[in-house]
Amino acid sequence: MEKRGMIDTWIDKHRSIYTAATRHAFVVSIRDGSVDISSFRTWLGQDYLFVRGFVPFVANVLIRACKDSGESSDMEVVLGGLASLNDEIEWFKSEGSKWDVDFSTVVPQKANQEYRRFLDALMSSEVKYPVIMTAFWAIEAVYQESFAHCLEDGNKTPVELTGACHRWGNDGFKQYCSAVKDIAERCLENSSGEVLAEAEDVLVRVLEHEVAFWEMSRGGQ
Ligand SMILES: Cc1ncc(CO)c(N)n1
Repeated sequence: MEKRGMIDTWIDKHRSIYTAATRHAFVVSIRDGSVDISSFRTWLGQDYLFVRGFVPFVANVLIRACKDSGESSDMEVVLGGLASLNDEIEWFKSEGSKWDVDFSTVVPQKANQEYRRFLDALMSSEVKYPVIMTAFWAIEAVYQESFAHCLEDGNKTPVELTGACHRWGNDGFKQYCSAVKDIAERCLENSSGEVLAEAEDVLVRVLEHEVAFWEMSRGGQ
């Protein structure tokens, strides 16, 4: 049995927003096969831009893992995540040609810009390591939980969308998220009440940004 830590406690406390982020109508529509392809194209273009902006954030997490962590293995976990973003960008490019989405003409929507600004603020040296790790875990975990749901038993996910689902719904990504969660939990165990309050707040804000991000897909394009 895994030990229950702060993150599980917070997820229970904020269950409705967690569910909103991990079982959004867009994700559910992929799973049940009713997805509107124009929604998928919108999400694809917006997420490509998001991921490009996520690279400097993860690079910053990596630097903090080298400087502020007492454990040398933290750096290895984050480095693995950064390396997989390299593949991810290539995957987006091939998916862009497959769905005829020209990324050079995609304009970041408001939810995307706001999420990006939030990530930029988290890159400040004032933000404590446990807070950054909690945010990092939540960002990755929402995609893992969402896309794994599209691959679970009984899914009617269209075959041409299974590539996207496997990207974040595969077992390796699940284990990576679990390793990031362990790092966050270890850091939170030794944190002051003030840092804990900040980490909880940041966790909820990530979930809100994720919901708003999924919402963009409703607009179509
Ligand atoms: C909006 C968003 N959240 C999380 C991830 C996971 O990396 C992603 N690609 N996009």
